[in-house]
Amino acid sequence: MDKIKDTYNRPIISLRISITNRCNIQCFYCHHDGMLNSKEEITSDEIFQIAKVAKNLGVEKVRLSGGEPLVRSDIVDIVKKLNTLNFKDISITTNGIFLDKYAEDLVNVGLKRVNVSLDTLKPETYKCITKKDYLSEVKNGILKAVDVGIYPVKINMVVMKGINDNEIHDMFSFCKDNGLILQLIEILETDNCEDNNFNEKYHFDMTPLEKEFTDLASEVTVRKFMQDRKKYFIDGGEVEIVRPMDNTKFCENCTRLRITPEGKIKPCLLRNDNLVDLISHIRSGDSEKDLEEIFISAVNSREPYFIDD
Ligand SMILES: Nc1nc2c(ncn2[C@@H]2O[C@H](COP(=O)(O)OP(=O)(O)OP(=O)(O)O)[C@@H](O)[C@H]2O)c(=O)[nH]1
Ligand SMILES: C[S@@+](CC[C@H](N)C(=O)[O-])C[C@H]1O[C@@H](n2cnc3c(N)ncnc32)[C@H](O)[C@@H]1O
Ligand code: SF4
Ligand code: SF4
Repeated sequence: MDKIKDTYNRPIISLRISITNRCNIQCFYCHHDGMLNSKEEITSDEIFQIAKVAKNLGVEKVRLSGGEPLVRSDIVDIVKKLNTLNFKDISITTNGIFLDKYAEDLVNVGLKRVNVSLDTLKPETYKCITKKDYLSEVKNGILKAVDVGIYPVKINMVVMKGINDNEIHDMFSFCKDNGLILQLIEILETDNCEDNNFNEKYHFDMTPLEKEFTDLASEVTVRKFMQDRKKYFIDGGEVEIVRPMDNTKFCENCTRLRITPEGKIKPCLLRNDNLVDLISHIRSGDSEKDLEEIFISAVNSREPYFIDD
């Protein structure tokens, strides 16, 4: 079926479901995927129903995020149910701590891809960022994911001035050596960040790095429907740069819609003032047609966050 488009002509290709606000570590920079702090969580059946509405409207891909999605004990059941809807792609973004435990079961029920957050290879820096000591569990989880055949396994590294900006090349080598794709992520300051002057303290300008990568790369590609991101192929490895801040191109090519852990549609990562209630309509037994109408109204309210003046 044709893809549903918003009023800025952006097709909705991907549904990102934040299935929990809970997490087993405390990254100091965490934007919680833009979620508020509610403790409510939609059930696996409700996740299935929401995804079904999206699928009926032409959405192709679904990603589970959070909070930490693998702290939900029904994570395998959630993926199993989603897999019956025939999405092109089911993926998870995780901190990797429980990946060793779940990777095999997840792949067996239909998980296609995984992004694992790993900002550092140094135990002391890991502890400074996350307040916990789980670096070896994360590395084991990553290797297990590769081992059970998940491809690609991507590493999300939020680059922070003075904290891990000196590890970019080591991280690229680690990824190259283990068949992983590196995503270097620009730090975003959001209302959820606890620290003041966040940007001033930690923002790392990746412009010189992009120039260096352009010179080194045998090929550079642009992911048009993935927020116009650039991907560099260097020396047998792959690195992608994710720079959303003040990036009008990024928002112009944004093809994703989010669901909050309590079951609201969230049209933009960086806004909480235009959430659309869906779950109460599911719980009161509204028809699929009515649910589709609500979904469409949320899509119609989408606006690029950063726009050209
Ligand atoms: N501003 C903004 N940033 C986003 C959005 N989606 C993802 N990001 C940023 O991109 C980072 C990586 O997100 P992931 O959940 O791993 O997924 P992804 O990289 O978008 O997806 P794939 O490349 O398909 O694996 C996040 O840390 C966010 O900071 C978005 O819609 N808006
Ligand atoms: C909010 S986490 C949720 C999924 C999972 N807990 C994880 O860490 O992968 C999703 C992604 O957002 C990234 N992230 C969190 N806060 C961020 C911020 N302030 N700026 C940029 N990326 C951020 C994380 O590094 C992670 O890759
Ligand atoms: S693991 Fe993910 S959700 Fe948890 S604090 Fe870190 S970035 Fe946030
Ligand atoms: S409009 Fe921009 S900020 Fe909002 S979700 Fe899309 S890419 Fe992110």
